[in-house]
This record gives sequence, structure tokens and C-alpha cells, in this order.
Amino acid sequence: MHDYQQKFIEFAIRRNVLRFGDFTLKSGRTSPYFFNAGLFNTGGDLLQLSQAYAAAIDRSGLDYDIIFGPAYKGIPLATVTAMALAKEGKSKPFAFNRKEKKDHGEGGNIVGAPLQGKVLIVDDVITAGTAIRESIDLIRASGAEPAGVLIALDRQERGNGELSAIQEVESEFGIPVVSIIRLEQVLDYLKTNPEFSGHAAKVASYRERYGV
Ligand SMILES: O=P(O)(O)OC[C@H]1O[C@H](OP(=O)(O)OP(=O)(O)O)[C@H](O)[C@@H]1O
Ligand SMILES: O=C(O)c1cc(=O)[nH]c(=O)[nH]1
Repeated sequence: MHDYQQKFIEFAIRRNVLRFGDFTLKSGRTSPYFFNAGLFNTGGDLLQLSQAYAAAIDRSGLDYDIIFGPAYKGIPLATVTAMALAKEGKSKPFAFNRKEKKDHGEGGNIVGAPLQGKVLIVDDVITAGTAIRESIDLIRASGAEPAGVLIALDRQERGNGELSAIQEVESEFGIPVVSIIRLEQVLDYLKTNPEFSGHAAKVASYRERYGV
């Protein structure tokens, strides 16, 4: 595990973003852990988070024209990532969607820069891949093309078949999916830290059931 990954896991645990218990996921699966990016909820948290996202983009070498954040939690993530990149002298346009279409004022469901060219989707997690597929549909409907996906946590779970949801997205759309941490690193961290090792068995058995 890289040092930045260990620091990111510790940051997420400290802020209660990464929690252990029983959680129902969007996919209907019951998970013994959950990553709630909404609890990165101070200016200081967002500053640190934005630097972690911008660093992941730098490491990935992804080529893109615009950043897109899927509603809701992707919205602040895309916003602060665009700001962190601008601070490095790499300002890019960004946009996000509304979950409900607006039929007055400017109307529509895309806010921000026009979705054009190669679009980098920025979100918190991928579980079964539903949110990412919805984003890709929106991007294509606007006449743009997805260029890649950046998330904080790759839960390394099966999508519709035997491949991981991420492998399905990568092969179906021919785009890379980049993450800051993966479940295997969270599991390593749990096993090697006495304070959290009590959670390791449940997380490992969830991985046996739904993981790849
Ligand atoms: O890969 P999937 O199975 O789609 O699950 C992951 C998605 O689920 C959550 O969003 P959600 O739409 O639940 O809610 P939000 O409005 O809190 O972002 C999360 O933020 C991801 O976008
Ligand atoms: O699959 C989900 O719904 C999900 C998992 C997770 O860890 N965090 C989250 O916000 N959603």
C-alpha cells in the first residue's frame, strides 16, 4: 500500500466517512462497511480531499476536456477537484447534473459548462456501476464522450456478471477507472491495525460473497 493510500484511509476513518456496521446499498446488497463522502463536511476536509483527487488525476495521466460530477455527492467532489487543479495551473471546465429536470429559468438538467469533448466523471464510489452508467448516458445524450472515471474508493464488487463493476465499465465503454484506494487496501489496513482488526472478518466475508 502506498503512503498516500494509508493516509487517505486514516483520513476517511477519522472523519467517520469510512464506517463499519450494517448498511443497505443502492444495489440492495447489505454491506459491513460504508463510505459516506458526505461526511467530508468542512472546508478543511474538502481542501484535503480535493488535493487527493487532483493528485490521482495527475498520477493517472488521463486526457480530458471537462470534469463532470454526478448528483448528488459527485457535485462537490467535481467542484473542489476543479479548484485544486486550477491551483496547480490546470484549470478545466466543470459541470454537474440535477436529479430532477428543471422546467423554468434556464431549464434542463445539466448545470455548469456545456458537456463537450472528453468528459472525466468524478464520484465517490462505484458499487454495481448504476450511477456511472447513468452519467455516461447523460454525457452521450449531450453529444460528448466519456474519457474516464475517478473515484475515491473502488469497492471491488461484481457488477451484473462475474467481472467487477469497474471492469465492466472499462471494457464496455473503453475508458479507464481510477481510484485513490481499493477495498483490498482497506482490508489490509483493518488486519494490521488492532483497533480495527475486529471488523476484518466481516468485510472479508462480504468480499468473498460479492467481490472479485
Ligand atoms: O455503483 P452504484 O451501485 O450505482 O453505487 C454507487 C453510487 O451510489 C451512491 O450514489 P446515490 O445515487 O445513492 O446517491 P447520492 O445522491 O447520495 O450521491 C454513490 O454516491 C455512487 O454514486
Ligand atoms: O453502493 C452504494 O450505494 C454506496 C456504497 C458506499 O460505500 N457509499 C455510498 O455512498 N454508496
